[in-house]
Amino acid sequence: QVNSQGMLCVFQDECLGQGSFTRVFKGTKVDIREGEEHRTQVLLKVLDANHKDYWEAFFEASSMMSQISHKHLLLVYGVSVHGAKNIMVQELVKYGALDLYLKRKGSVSVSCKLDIAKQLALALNFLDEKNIVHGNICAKNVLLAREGDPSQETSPFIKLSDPGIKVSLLDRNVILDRIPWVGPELLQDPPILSLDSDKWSFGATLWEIFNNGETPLKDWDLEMKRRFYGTYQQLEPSQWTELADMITQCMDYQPASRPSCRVVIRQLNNLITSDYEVLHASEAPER
Ligand SMILES: N#Cc1ccc(Nc2nc(N)cc(-n3ccc(CO)n3)n2)cc1
Repeated sequence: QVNSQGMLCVFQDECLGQGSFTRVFKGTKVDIREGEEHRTQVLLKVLDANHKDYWEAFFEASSMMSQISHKHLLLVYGVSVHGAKNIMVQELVKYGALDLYLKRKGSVSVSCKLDIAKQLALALNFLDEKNIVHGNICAKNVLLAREGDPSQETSPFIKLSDPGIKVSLLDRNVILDRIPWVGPELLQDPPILSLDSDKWSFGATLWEIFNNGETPLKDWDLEMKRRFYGTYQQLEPSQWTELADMITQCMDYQPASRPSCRVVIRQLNNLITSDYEVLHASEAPER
């Protein structure tokens, strides 16, 4: 496929996963500069052909991502519209989606989880300061560029993925199925998408991170999910009270009562410090 910027993309075969109305494939981007061929491994996110009417929203999502740059935001090279296919070309992030990674690893340390949570909070704070709503914060859209390896003293490094089709454009049943990540205010009529909605989703993502990538309300049907919000329920609280409190504060049914990104970052720093103290208490010299 060649697009306007002369970006040539070659598909590899295996499908790596899927989002709402999209499938993702590994691919190679070939740039020709000064007659030289430069090949880069990329991730190709293809909009399902039967959802072609979403292509403007698809295009919008990728242009939103390609207009801003931050170390914890996914790099989007561009969109290649070719024939019936709409393809978003993204940097290939080495370890893929966080939910699958956590499920696979099963034993990521608390300090790594806190580090990942803090990086996600920094990405949200960056978007918040630019008054940009992401609208689809969840562990599946957090990508792991580097593993945390305590023995090598390396910390994990994440990139927040594109939000995909704007949530307010989706059918009500698709929004219902995004419970508990989607803010309750999005199920009102009309749905109110605001920066506060991302804070709710951050809370649900924190829950995923500290539950080893477990899918919250897995296999619940739409009626049960609707009732989860209808009766103001909360996700299963963590034994770690400070963490449980933080998740509940983010998942406040009153959007305006949710903590600001600054408060979230400060609370995460407190958790990191208290985790560090607990972790190293045994090494503390006798006073
Ligand atoms: N085995 C394996 C493996 C799989 C994926 C990657 N990398 C990657 N890079 C991106 N830019 C986006 C994604 N996504 C995966 C699901 C979605 C849906 O949102 N995106 N994966 C690296 C290794």
